[in-house]
Amino acid sequence: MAQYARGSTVAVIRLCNPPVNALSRAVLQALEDGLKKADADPSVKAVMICGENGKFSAGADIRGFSSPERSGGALGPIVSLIESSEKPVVAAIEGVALGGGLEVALGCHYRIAHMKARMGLPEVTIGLLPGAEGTQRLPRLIGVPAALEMITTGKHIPATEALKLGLVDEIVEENTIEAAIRLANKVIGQPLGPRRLSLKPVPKLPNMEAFLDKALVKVKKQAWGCLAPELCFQAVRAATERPFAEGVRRERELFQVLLSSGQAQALQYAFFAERAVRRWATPSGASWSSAAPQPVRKAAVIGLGTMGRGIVTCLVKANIPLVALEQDLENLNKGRKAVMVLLEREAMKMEGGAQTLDFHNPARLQFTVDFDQLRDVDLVIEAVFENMALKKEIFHKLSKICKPGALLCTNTSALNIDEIASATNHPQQVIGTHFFSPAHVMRLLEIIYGRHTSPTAIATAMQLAKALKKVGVVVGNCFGFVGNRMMFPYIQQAVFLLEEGSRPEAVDQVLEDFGFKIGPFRMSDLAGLDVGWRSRKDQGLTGPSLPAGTPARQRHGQRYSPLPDLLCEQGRFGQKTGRGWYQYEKAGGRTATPDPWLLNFLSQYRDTHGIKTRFIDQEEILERCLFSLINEGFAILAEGIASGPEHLDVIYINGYGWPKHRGGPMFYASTVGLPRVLAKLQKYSEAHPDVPGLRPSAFLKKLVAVGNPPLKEWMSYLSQQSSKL
Ligand SMILES: CC(C)(COP(=O)(O)OP(=O)(O)OC[C@H]1O[C@@H](n2cnc3c(N)ncnc32)[C@H](O)[C@@H]1OP(=O)(O)O)[C@@H](O)C(=O)NCCC(=O)NCCSC(=O)C[C@@H](O)CCCCCCCCCCCCC(=O)O
Repeated sequence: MAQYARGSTVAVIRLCNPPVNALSRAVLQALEDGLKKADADPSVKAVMICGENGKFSAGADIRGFSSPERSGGALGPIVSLIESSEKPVVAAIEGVALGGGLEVALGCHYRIAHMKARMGLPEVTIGLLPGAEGTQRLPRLIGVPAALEMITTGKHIPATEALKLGLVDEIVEENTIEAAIRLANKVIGQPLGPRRLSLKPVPKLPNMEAFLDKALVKVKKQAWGCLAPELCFQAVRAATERPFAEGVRRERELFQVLLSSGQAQALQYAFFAERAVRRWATPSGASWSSAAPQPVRKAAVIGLGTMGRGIVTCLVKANIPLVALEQDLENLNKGRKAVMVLLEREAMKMEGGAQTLDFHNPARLQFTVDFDQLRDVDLVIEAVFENMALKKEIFHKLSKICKPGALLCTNTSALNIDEIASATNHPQQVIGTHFFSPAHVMRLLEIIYGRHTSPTAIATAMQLAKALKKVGVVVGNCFGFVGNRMMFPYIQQAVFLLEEGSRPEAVDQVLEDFGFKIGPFRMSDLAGLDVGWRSRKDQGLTGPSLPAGTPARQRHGQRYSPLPDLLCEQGRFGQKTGRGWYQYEKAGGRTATPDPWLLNFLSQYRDTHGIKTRFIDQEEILERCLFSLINEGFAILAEGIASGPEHLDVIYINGYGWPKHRGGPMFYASTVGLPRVLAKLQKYSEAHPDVPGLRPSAFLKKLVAVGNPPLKEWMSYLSQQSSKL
């Protein structure tokens, strides 16, 4: 847990808890024992603390925060113990020093880091604040502005930046441990008072109050309903106003508030969920543990529309040589220009500027209209628009042209992967890769396996997600897959609520107050109402193929709202046309304002269809939208489309703007309590018997019947009982 070794003068304490040397109770105990041993041994003149396996420490053991014996509690006193040592203590930082790991280093009198090391106080990202005196020591060392930035954002900083900030005393390219021992020997006998951060004053700013007031406004704006950033801010403010010991007391109080908040639990669940989904499995028994990815040395993207451009940008950023293909020269040139603009922008954002992205070299990024150029690629991502016939035509061509082992990916948000694969001779190599717009920004990659998709293809797509710095989530093939399938009932409820008497801005407000970055109507205006309209026409739900005599508000015996179709028929496609559910300052405008035309239109629509307008309160808006989405989630789990609730939650957090501090829809359902979710769905379903999305799923009912088990046990009920569902 921590190994103690004594050299001639320097004692070495090595934190040892693979894979990241998290500070569990046992590690902390061993660290304390090592410090006491070194203190008691007169031949030891200095101490060096480092971590096993080239990593200092990723901080307190996060799992410990939800266990009855919390692991982090003893850390603050140990950091104090390090600092008060009469023998110099040097931290040798390799790999990462994060959270409590960095706080340990801040207790040391000297810090030396490898130039590839990263440091940070990311507690805010898991709903906490640095609780081992870090909020009090860091501002004393690097000043309030830099400390506030690190603590309220949780960003990791590279060693070079840490050196500039004064966070470390030295960086080295070679052996950090040897350099730290040399430093420890060098400083033996030097006064330690000036090296004890708790004794230093917080560096003054000429306008501290004004600076803090402005900083608070920024923190609140970025927090988006999340508590931790503001409490982090308050802890740093305490460092500017109070002596060290009082600041520490304040830090502990604030830490307690966060620890007992549901938000910390949700964010920590999200942290582990994101890691859990890497261990993918399919119902047929394929899994991450046995499947190996194949290398992707060269890739191709077909289609340079909005999605294709973003995907090309991702691949270039991941340093994968690439062929970008369009159907004709006009579209190719348009696409090439747009890609270049995106890449220039991305290069500006990256450290080192444009040189870091090699996109002017045709050997790395080639634009073509010639399918023959795809002969030697290892992977193709088709990103043309959502049209089955077109996609099948392309896959048929790819199957003939590409080399036998090439992975054939389709970027689709709903279409049937098996049908697309049927156009090829290699269905085992066909897989869905559903990117989210803008593809070079959004973290989610939904990876959809079809009936014939091989485990190697899934492993390769997961490996690609990692290379693109995305979160890959493996799901099964059904209409809309996981994300959009859960979104359909949510949007449907939002529109039904308008029919019944609500307004777009009222529905959006409720969901934005809940924490969504953008409500359903603003989102629909942003994405373009024509996208769904085209899909509904393809499904025969509206448009010329709709059989004559179909009731306006019913399809296949179920309730249907033609409202979005009627808006499209008026040319109201959303932001792009300057009108949609809202009005905008111009076509392509971004500022949504309520549109009196729409209110009038809704009122006439209700009159036409004999709908009595009623007042709908916030609770009903929230419950009908969220619980119908969650209900679909239970159906998805029961069908084996996703292998656990974590998958659904990771998809929603990373692709649909679900507030991370609420842990994802399924985690949220578990915090609301499944009996309550069920009771509400039953109530709404009774009121709207023609809406299947409100009819409680059999799996949800089952879980309530077995006593509302914790989320991590849900799937076990399914495997035992699925045949009876
Ligand atoms: C470190 C990483 C950057 C590594 O990333 P990489 O991609 O390489 O690898 P993975 O992310 O896949 O990680 C590998 C593996 O390790 C697991 N893991 C990583 N970090 C931790 C961790 N800190 N704890 C536990 N496990 C960890 C990860 O889950 C993977 O395993 P898996 O099986 O899931 O695949 C990256 O991992 C990363 O960013 N890690 C998190 C870093 C972080 O957030 N650190 C901060 C931790 S919180 C902390 O340090 C708090 C401190 O400030 C101390 C607080 C002291 C509290 C004192 C409070 C006193 C007052 C209250 C008293 C209460 C008393 C009472 O109530 O009883």
